[in-house]
Amino acid sequence: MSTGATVWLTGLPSAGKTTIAHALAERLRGAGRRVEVLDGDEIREFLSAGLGFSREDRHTNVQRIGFVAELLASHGVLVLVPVIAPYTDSREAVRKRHQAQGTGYVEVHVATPVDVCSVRDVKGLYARQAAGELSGLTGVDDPYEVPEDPDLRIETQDRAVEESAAAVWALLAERGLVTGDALAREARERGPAGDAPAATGPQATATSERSRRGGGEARERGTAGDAPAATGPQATATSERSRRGGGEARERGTA
Ligand SMILES: Nc1ncnc2c1ncn2[C@@H]1O[C@H](COP(=O)(O)OS(=O)(=O)O)[C@@H](OP(=O)(O)O)[C@H]1O
Ligand SMILES: Nc1ncnc2c1ncn2[C@@H]1O[C@H](COP(=O)(O)OP(=O)(O)O)[C@@H](O)[C@H]1O
Repeated sequence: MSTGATVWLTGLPSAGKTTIAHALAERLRGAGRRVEVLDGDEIREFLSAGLGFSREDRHTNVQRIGFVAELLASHGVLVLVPVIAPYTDSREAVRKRHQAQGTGYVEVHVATPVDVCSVRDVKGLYARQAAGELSGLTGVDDPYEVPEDPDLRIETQDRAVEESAAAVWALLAERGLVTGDALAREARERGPAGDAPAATGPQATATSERSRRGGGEARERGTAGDAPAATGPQATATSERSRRGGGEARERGTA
């Protein structure tokens, strides 16, 4: 069985979380992986029906999603979670749940600035907030606690969606979460150099020294395979703790 993991895409409304998740999902499915996208809106219709946007309700929502994601990931699924998750303690609780179960977990901060998000305004929420029709909008009049040490930070402004998806793909390759058959199928479809331009551009920004070390070790282990994005400094695997998470999953025999 392939190694599953949860990839949590956190960021403001209209940052690009959902778009990146679906682009990446398509690419991963094309490479033969089992993928689920746990979309925030769908979850709120069913699993979290009745919850609002108070701090407490957002925390409950994020914990429920984290629980389901871990279950799926522990069975070899790559679970993509485009959910705002505005609070650090909520995100850390989900990470810890995964660590406790030895399941891989990757946090991607889709770090599109609020002024760009408010122009995109995919669902008209920023306009409604500005018109006084809505309050408690994340990043405007409700908190968004910026992840201090995400595994990857992506700025999407002026970048193609495929570049953003490629940056996440590169991280997964570095972590050994897409390997073997998937990399070979990807290489066949996109050519041996892949098409991960994000690796060479400034759009996917490495986040920490600790993270950089993690990426280096992954390459030394040979898990970077033929994913060229992993070799650039911009789309670099990041934190030591995540690297351990993925490794433990493999050691447990879930790979
Ligand atoms: N007040 C307020 N603040 C933030 N977001 C709001 C709000 N009201 C509705 N929405 C829409 O709800 C979508 C799902 O939110 P999430 O479940 O991802 O949020 S949370 O993690 O529970 O905070 C979220 O989806 P995305 O735009 O895809 O992020 C918003 O469009
Ligand atoms: N590089 C990029 N990555 C992701 N989305 C982008 C990018 N560039 C532009 N966009 C656009 O930004 C919007 C993001 O919307 P969405 O994915 O629904 O955001 P979120 O799920 O974070 O609320 C989409 O219209 C998408 O086409």
